[in-house]
Amino acid sequence: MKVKNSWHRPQIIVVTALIAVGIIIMVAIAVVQHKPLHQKYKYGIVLDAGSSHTSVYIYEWPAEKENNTGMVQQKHSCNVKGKGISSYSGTPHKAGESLKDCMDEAKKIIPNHRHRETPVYLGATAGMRLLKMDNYTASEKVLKSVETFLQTYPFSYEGARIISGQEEGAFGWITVNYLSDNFRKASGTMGALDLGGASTQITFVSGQEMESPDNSIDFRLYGNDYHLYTHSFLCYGKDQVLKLSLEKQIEPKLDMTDNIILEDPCFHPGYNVNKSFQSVFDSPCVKKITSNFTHKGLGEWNKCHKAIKKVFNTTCIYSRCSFNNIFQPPVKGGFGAFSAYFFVMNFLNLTNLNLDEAKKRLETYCNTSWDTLKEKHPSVKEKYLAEYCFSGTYIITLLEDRYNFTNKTWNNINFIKKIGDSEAGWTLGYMLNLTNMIPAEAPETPLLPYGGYVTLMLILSLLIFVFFILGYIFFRRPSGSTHKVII
Ligand SMILES: O=P(O)(O)OP(=O)(O)OP(=O)(O)OC[C@H]1O[C@@H](n2cnc3c(O)ncnc32)[C@H](O)[C@@H]1O
Ligand SMILES: [Ca+2]
Repeated sequence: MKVKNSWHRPQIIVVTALIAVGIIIMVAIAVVQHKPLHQKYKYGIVLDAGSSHTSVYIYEWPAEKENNTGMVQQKHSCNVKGKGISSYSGTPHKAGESLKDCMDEAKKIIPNHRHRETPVYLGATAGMRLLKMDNYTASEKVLKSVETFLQTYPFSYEGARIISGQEEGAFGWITVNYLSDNFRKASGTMGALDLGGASTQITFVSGQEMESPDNSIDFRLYGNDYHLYTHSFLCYGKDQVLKLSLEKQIEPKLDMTDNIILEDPCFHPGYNVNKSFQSVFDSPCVKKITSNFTHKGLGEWNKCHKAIKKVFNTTCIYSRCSFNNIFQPPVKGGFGAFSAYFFVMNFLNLTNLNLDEAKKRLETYCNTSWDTLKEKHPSVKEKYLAEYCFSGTYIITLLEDRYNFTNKTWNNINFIKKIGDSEAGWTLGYMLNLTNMIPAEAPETPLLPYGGYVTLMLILSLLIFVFFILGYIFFRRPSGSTHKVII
């Protein structure tokens, strides 16, 4: 006696096979449908019009994930040829045109169908703040020129303005913490140290009461409140502070009748360059000195350290100050130090040393002769090469003596250029803020990602459908017919 299984009936086999093929096709469609969501990118352009140069940054992010932290990344950056836009004060109409190569590049990189919706922001920093103080009309003309030029592109022009020092500090802090995904982690945030050509910023969460309201900024990001300390020191970027230091050293010699020889401990032995007063004392940061001078290097680190200390004013009306009567609570936690902090410390190989080792190495470096250095680094720009001893000493003095980093807390400073593929700086934070891409409250995260959800729902509905069909086949037949007995 043999029991024939009704599952072997050809109709049922065909129906089951069809359903199986159906499931496979539908799951495949769901998966494929899900994939292009990742490939649809949106773009944003920010121009960082710094005192020394302008950079154009292109950011991109998956269109569907605008409010998820860590999603916006730098796709491309372009350095505008020549100096910063503030250097066009005498020929403002040329400021806009200077951006052409980089903006043309942006047009090529961003897909055509995204051009119209891509926002473009230009933020100018300390160079333009100084020009505005020195020559308001010229600064307005320069801004107008870049505005008119940027409007000739098919992007969505969102404005060109001078950002405040507070914004510059706060957005730099947002950038480094966004890129490190610190807003969603319980581990806390890191401070931001930015050293530009004309200004420098320090920003961190201090946890202490703020004695001056100007230095305080509050943010609510992803459901957490952040109470920030921030300050931007105008004239204390690495180019302007060199002018300040030269001014301090030259002042006592001004009543000399013959050629002024400035013997500078922060420049290398053998460095001997005639400098015109117009090339040095050309900014509102320094007095208008009208004497040319011979700039002679001595290469004596200890004296250089002492000379640099003189550029800071140490009067203070608060319980504690960094310098120039600016309140600063004690530094707390880790810090990311970028821009010239990185360029200089990286060139000098000081990024992984402790404070004492860094000072020792710098002392030897400053004492190296100018000829030896030029021979050793033929491809490095002479202006940079001549100034690394000064800039390195300035960085150490600023961080140790004024911000109060100690031997112990020195190692909390990370000298960084990029986090992942994105450069550390204020531009990303600026764009995230203006496009509202960092929500105040954490978005409710669904149990499953969208694609997974679609696939699961499809499989479940197909299974229900299959069971329904099977049930129908089984129960439609009269009882007893399911198993046919063959004798
Ligand atoms: O923030 P502001 O003050 O407006 O200035 P900036 O934005 O133009 O300043 P950067 O951070 O681009 O650069 C800071 C300084 O470092 C200089 N710099 C850039 N690249 C450098 C390198 O490789 N080595 C040494 N110095 C460098 C540059 O000329 C500036 O004086
Ligand atoms: Ca800058």
